Order: sequence, then C-alpha cells, then structure tokens
Amino acid sequence: MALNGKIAVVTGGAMGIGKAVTEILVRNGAQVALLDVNETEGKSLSEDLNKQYGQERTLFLSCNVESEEQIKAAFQKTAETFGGIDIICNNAGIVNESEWEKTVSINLMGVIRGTYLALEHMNKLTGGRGGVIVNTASMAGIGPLPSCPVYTATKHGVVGFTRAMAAASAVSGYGIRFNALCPGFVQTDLLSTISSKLGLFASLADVTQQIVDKIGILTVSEVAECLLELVTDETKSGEALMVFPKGKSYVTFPSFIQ
Ligand SMILES: NC(=O)C1=CN([C@@H]2O[C@H](COP(=O)(O)OP(=O)(O)OC[C@H]3O[C@@H](n4cnc5c(N)ncnc54)[C@H](O)[C@@H]3O)[C@@H](O)[C@H]2O)C=CC1
Ligand SMILES: CCCCCC(=O)/C=C/C=C\C=C\C=C\[C@@H](O)[C@@H](O)CCCC(=O)O
Repeated sequence: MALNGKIAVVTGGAMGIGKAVTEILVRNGAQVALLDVNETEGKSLSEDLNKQYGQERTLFLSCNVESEEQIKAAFQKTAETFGGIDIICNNAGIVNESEWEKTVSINLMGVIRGTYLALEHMNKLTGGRGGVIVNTASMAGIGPLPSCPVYTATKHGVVGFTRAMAAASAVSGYGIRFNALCPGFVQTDLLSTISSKLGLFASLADVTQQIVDKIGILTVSEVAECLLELVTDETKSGEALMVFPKGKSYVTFPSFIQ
C-alpha cells in the first residue's frame, strides 16, 4: 500500500511512539490526524509538521480514547477534513497498576472503541473503502511482565482482539487488514516514569530492570519503521510483529485446526 494520498489517524499521536508514527506516515505521503489528551504537545507537533511538509498535512484533535463520543467526533472530523479514513493506529496506552481499571479502559477498551468506530468509516460492506488498522500492543502481549499483571493482560487482550478482527474481516469481507505491533522496551516517557506506576508490584521494579538489561531499549524510530511495514505490506493481516533492539520477528501462533 503506497501512502501518497492516504488518510491516517494515530491515537496517542502527540508523544513517544505515536509521535514517531505520525512523523513516518507524514514523511511517506499520508495526511495524518493525531488524537491525544496532550493538547500542547499535539498542537505543536501538528504545526511543526505542517510547516515542514505543507499546510493541511496533519490535524490535531483533542481526544481521550476513554470516551466513545470524543473518538466518534474525531473520526468524523478527520473524514470531513481529509475525505475519508484509510489507516488507523490505535496506539494510546499507559502503565498504571494502581489505577488498573483506567489501564484496562485506555489500553484494551480504547483499542476496541477505536476499532469499532473505525469500521463505520472503513468497512467495505457499509460503504467504506477498506484499509488497515494497526494496534500497538507490546512484547507484554506475548509474554508476561511480572511487575505489570494488568498491563500484561491488556496487551494480551489487544493481540487476541486484533487477530480475531483480522479473521472476522477476512471471512466477512470488510476489506480491512488488522495487525498488532509488539515492541520491547522503548525510550519514551512511559518507560522513564515506570517506577512510580507499579502499585502492588513496586517491589518488582528490579525484576523489570533485569529484563531491560537483558533485551535492551529501542528508539521510537525503530518501532515506527516496523509499524510502516505492517501498514504498507498488503500480505500482512492477523500478524503480531515483535520488535527488539536485535531485530524483528513475526510471532508464530499454534494452530488448532488441521
Ligand atoms: N515505551 C515502551 O517501552 C513501550 C510502549 N508500548 C506501548 O506503546 C504505546 C505508546 O506508548 P509510549 O509512546 O511509550 O507512551 P508515551 O507516554 O510516551 O506516549 C503516550 C501518548 O498517549 C497519550 N495518551 C495517554 N492516554 C491517552 C488517552 N486516554 N487518550 C488519548 N491519548 C492518550 C499521551 O498523552 C501521550 O502523548 C502504548 O500503548 C504503550 O503501551 C509498547 C511496548 C513498549
Ligand atoms: C515495565 C513496563 C514497561 C511497559 C512497556 C512495555 O510494554 C514493555 C515491554 C517490554 C518487554 C516485555 C517482555 C516480556 C518478557 C517476558 O515474557 C519474559 O520472556 C521475560 C522473562 C525474563 C526472565 O529472565 O525470566
């Protein structure tokens, strides 16, 4: 899929991985709506990118992915402004084992909300033109992070939901590919503030640090390059792509049907 003329939405697009994703999509020709709760960073990124790549290449929309109403309004505004939606990156996420219900609401329910509302614009069965949805999960969506059980659960949920949606799309003919992006540790604010977010599991901070020491830390650009592959490679749907500092690898899941 070439990105020239394509229209993308990135949630949590103002900072960290979402910012790098927004930048790489714009650099490759897409128009991008970045949705975030951080208005200062979101507006500033959008202004910078429009100066660099031309007016109306990006649009910042204030949006909390916990609100169905706000996501619906943001998608509507994106479609009206740019003329449709082809790509959704459900990326917004937090770590907070103390406020664990909020973690589930943003990380898992936010992805489900974003996906169902995206279908209203993208599903070929209801007048959309198809496209691709990439959900940011994590390596913690494939294996456990002992210091973050709820975070781990949300990311396993994102991987399962994404794969099931890919299967539903293939069987029903939505014309939409669905993939999960599963990075290891990435140098962002989320990672640098982690020690205060572990709640009941604060005593396991050292265990997390040992895993960090073993597998290393990625840059946001390395992660964004992998997202670009999931967006542009039309053979990829129902995939979970793990990203490590040493390289990337598609997860091979067991098959239960002969
Ligand atoms: N940093 C890491 O080590 C890894 C992060 N991830 C995942 O990548 C995604 C992005 O994380 P980072 O860039 O590291 O975090 P970050 O904290 O650097 O950036 C997250 C962005 O999402 C926004 N956001 C937070 N809650 C929101 C909400 N309710 N609605 C809309 N926007 C919201 C923030 O304002 C911020 O701009 C998350 O889903 C995270 O779980 C996955 C693997 C590793
Ligand atoms: C601490 C919260 C970080 C949140 C960001 C995030 O999603 C990072 C994930 C990074 C890597 C996850 C790796 C999980 C690995 C485990 O499944 C397991 O393989 C590790 C076992 C470690 C051991 O030495 O036994």
